[in-house]
Amino acid sequence: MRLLLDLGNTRIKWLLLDDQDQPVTDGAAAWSEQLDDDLGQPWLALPLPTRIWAASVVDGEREARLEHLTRECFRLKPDWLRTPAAACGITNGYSQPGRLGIDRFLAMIAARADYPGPTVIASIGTALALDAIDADGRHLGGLIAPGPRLMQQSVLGATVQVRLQQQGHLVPVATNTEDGLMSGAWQACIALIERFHGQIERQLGTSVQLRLAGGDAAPLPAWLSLPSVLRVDSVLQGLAIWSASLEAAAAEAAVS
Ligand SMILES: Nc1ncnc2c1ncn2[C@@H]1O[C@H](COP(=O)(O)OP(=O)(O)O)[C@@H](O)[C@H]1O
Ligand SMILES: CC(C)(COP(=O)(O)O)[C@@H](O)C(=O)NCCC(=O)O
Repeated sequence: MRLLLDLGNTRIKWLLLDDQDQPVTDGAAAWSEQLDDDLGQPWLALPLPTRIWAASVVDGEREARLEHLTRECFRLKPDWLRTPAAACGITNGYSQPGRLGIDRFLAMIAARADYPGPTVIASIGTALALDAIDADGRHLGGLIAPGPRLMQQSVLGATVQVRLQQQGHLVPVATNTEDGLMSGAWQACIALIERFHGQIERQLGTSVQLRLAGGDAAPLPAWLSLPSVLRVDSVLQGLAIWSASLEAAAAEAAVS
């Protein structure tokens, strides 16, 4: 059994896989004071994993906090995966490959496993991360922008009169502050995704699949003017694929 951990800037997502790589159970918890309870309670009820694989875009302090918790719950520490130059059919396009967020690399692995053609991956989490891969799995690069929640928080933090008296809604054209703030943020993300996708289609001269990932991806398909594939859990999916291939390679090396 493998436990997979995705440490994002807002939340930790986890997934337990059985020995046939089938999902057993999963969960998520926000970074907060009660994180140890939010993760520890469900984890103490799990069957013991034989290995823990983790991907992180947070700091060493938060990684150490997770490591302490996995030792307490499972007597195991995670194997931390770091962004490689190439793995599982994806070639990292960064001039300094290690600086690409591992969540973005894993989402590309997942995308390629599902579809072998050129793809744009839009990951909508704390940040909006955009990445493009061509038909050979070469990462062409990407963009980083604030995610829709961060955009709204930044406007609230930097203004006086933008204040919320009720829940906003995503609408085409807003006639109140709440809807204006929410719709402006979401539509900015939608417009950037469409612009980036169009740019990559022109660059490659072919049609490109659009894949949506991340905790805030679900509302987007209804608003986009192009078809998309929704896989919110792409990072964990990529982590499952890469960790399985690392375990298989290690087992083969042990036999020979
Ligand atoms: N069950 C949930 N609890 C908290 N946030 C959720 C949940 N489901 C979706 N979200 C959304 O997911 C967003 C974070 O997305 P996520 O991909 O987890 O980000 P990150 O990887 O940056 O931590 C939050 O802003 C929130 O709007
Ligand atoms: C772009 C990100 C902040 C997205 O993180 P997330 O919103 O999923 O928490 C993360 O992938 C990251 O910290 N990347 C490092 C810089 C880069 O990818 O260029």
